[in-house]
Amino acid sequence: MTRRVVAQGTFDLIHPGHVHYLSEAAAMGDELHVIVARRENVTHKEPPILPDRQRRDVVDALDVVSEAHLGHREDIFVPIERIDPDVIVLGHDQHHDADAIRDALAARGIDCAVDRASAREPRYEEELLSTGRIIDRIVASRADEGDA
Ligand SMILES: Cc1cc2nc3c(=O)[nH]c(=O)nc-3n(C[C@H](O)[C@H](O)[C@H](O)COP(=O)(O)O)c2cc1C
Ligand SMILES: Nc1ncnc2c1ncn2[C@@H]1O[C@H](COP(=O)(O)OP(=O)(O)OP(=O)(O)O)[C@@H](O)[C@H]1O
Repeated sequence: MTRRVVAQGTFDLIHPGHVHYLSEAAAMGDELHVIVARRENVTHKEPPILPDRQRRDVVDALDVVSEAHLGHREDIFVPIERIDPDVIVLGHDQHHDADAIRDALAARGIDCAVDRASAREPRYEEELLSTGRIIDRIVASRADEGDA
C-alpha cells in the first residue's frame, strides 16, 4: 500500500529549512503531497511576495515532492479529503495545534495521523533559514546601498 504524507506551508522564498522539512516529511512515506497556502490565508504574518502559482510550481519541482497543490480558499480539510494521507506532518514552528487538527479529522471521519517535524539549525554563521529574515536582509542591504 502506498503511504501518503502531507506537508504544508507558505514557501515564499525557498531556503534549506524548507528542504530539511520536506525531506524529513518525504522520508515518512512513499508519496509527499505539499499543500501551499493561498495568499489570502496567510494572515498570521506578512503575506507572501510571490504569487500562489509560482510558490506551488517551485515546491512541485523539488525532487522529494510528489505533487504540490494550491490550498483551498475556505476549508483546509478539502485538500486533505482529496489526497487522503496517512500522516500530516506539521512544521516545527507551525502555529497549528496538533490535537485540534486530530479532533477536526476525527469529526470528518478522516483516519490520518498528525506528527511534527524537527527544526534545522543554521550550519554556518551567515546561513538564513527563514523567509521573513531573508526579506529583512534584502530590505536592509538595499537601504544601505541607497545611503551610500
Ligand atoms: C493540515 C493543513 C491543511 C492546510 N490546508 C490549507 C489549504 O487548503 N489552504 C490554505 O490556504 N492553507 C492551508 N493550510 C494552512 C497553511 O498551509 C499554513 O499553515 C499557513 O497559512 C501558512 O503559514 P506557515 O507557512 O507559517 O505555516 C493548511 C494547514 C494545515 C496544517
Ligand atoms: N529552519 C527550519 N527547519 C525546519 N523546518 C523549517 C525551517 N524553516 C521553515 N521550516 C518549515 O517549512 C514550512 C514552511 O515554512 P514557511 O513557508 O512559513 O517559511 P518560514 O521560513 O518558516 O517563514 P518565516 O520565517 O518568514 O515565518 C513550515 O512548516 C516551517 O516549519
